[in-house]
Amino acid sequence: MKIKEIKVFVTNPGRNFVTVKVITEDGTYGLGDATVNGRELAVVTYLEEHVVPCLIGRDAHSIEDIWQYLYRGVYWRRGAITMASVAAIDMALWDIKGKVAGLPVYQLLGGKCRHGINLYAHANGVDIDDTLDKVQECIDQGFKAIRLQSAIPGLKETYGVLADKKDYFELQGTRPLPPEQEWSTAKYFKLVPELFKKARERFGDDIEFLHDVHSRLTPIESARLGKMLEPYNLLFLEDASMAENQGNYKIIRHHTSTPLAIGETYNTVWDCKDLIQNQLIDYIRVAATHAGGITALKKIASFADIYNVRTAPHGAPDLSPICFAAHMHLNISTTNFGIQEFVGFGNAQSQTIFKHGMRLENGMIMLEDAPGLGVDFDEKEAEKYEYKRSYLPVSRLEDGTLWHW
Ligand SMILES: O=NC(=O)[C@@H](O)[C@H](O)[C@H](O)CO
Ligand SMILES: [Co+2]
Repeated sequence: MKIKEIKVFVTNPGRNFVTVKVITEDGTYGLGDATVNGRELAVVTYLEEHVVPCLIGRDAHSIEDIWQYLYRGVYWRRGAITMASVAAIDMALWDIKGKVAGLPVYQLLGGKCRHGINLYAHANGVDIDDTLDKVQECIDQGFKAIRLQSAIPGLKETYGVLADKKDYFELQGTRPLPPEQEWSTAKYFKLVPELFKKARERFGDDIEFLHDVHSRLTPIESARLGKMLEPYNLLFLEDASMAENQGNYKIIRHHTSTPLAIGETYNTVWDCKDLIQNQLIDYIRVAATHAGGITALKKIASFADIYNVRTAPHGAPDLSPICFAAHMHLNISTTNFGIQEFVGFGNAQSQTIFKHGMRLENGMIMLEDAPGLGVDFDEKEAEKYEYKRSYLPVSRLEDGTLWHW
């Protein structure tokens, strides 16, 4: 089944998405997500200029060989741009294989281990009370696990929340330059333990709470925060410290029993191998788009299973519904799946472009049995929303030092 054509699309229905369409000689096509927030065109060029020419004429069924060809076959391995390109091709080939077999991709990955996929939703507030009101909204929508993020008194903006009550996610597609947000670890420490104390007082113990530090603390600060949060029994504390130094987590792990999660910025198993095999984390959060696709995530999950590490795939709005669908097929067929981040299926415009049958039911995703990944891409609709350069924010300490966003 030869690959005849590969098309790459960039569309901005409120934020940029990069979509790959692999078309075989008999017209069967598969879709993949190649979105790297703020660097989208780098991936487009990598694909069109350096990947597509090598794949035309190859057998679309040879998923493993093509993965190795794109990974080992390039001297400059790893990195967000390279691995998003490998990932998008990989997702598209799994999509094709499912369509040819007439089976949903999860059936090719071993079939269902569970009837539905547990999610965690986001509660982002401008202060503690607003955040707790957002938690109540999530509970009313049926979510059993909720990530709490609050603006920090005294700081203009911070991760996940903008002072004008708009969640930064909604503004993601309209940032011609990186907005500069403030950070103060001292102010953050005054807020977070209080946030979870109040949350437990108001909602009790039966709801799962999570929190994302977004890599802003040094290891000993993360250790301190982890200890302070132990009474509130978080499902996990995410990105407690910067991801590049896996050694950071030896320090954190030594001091706290708060479960730790990391991985949304990782591109290969090598980025997290030591964390997993030394059991320094409890959840690995790699995303199909950023860590090499379904083939790679399946291998990372199997490796993690040996060390009691569960998966909690990244599910931010900068991943398209194609990536989200790939996660659903992985999550439903992976024994050590833990939980899936969910921030909705995108705005109304993006839902005219990415069409799928995934259903949200009582805080879970129920997968229908469409062959392949079960998502379609409307090229005509996509053309209506031109690419617009847009960036993620950057973070500075109050003295101006550039910090981890
Ligand atoms: O856990 N989720 C996250 O940290 C995300 O919301 C990231 O900030 C965005 O994907 C960056 O584009
Ligand atoms: Co995160």
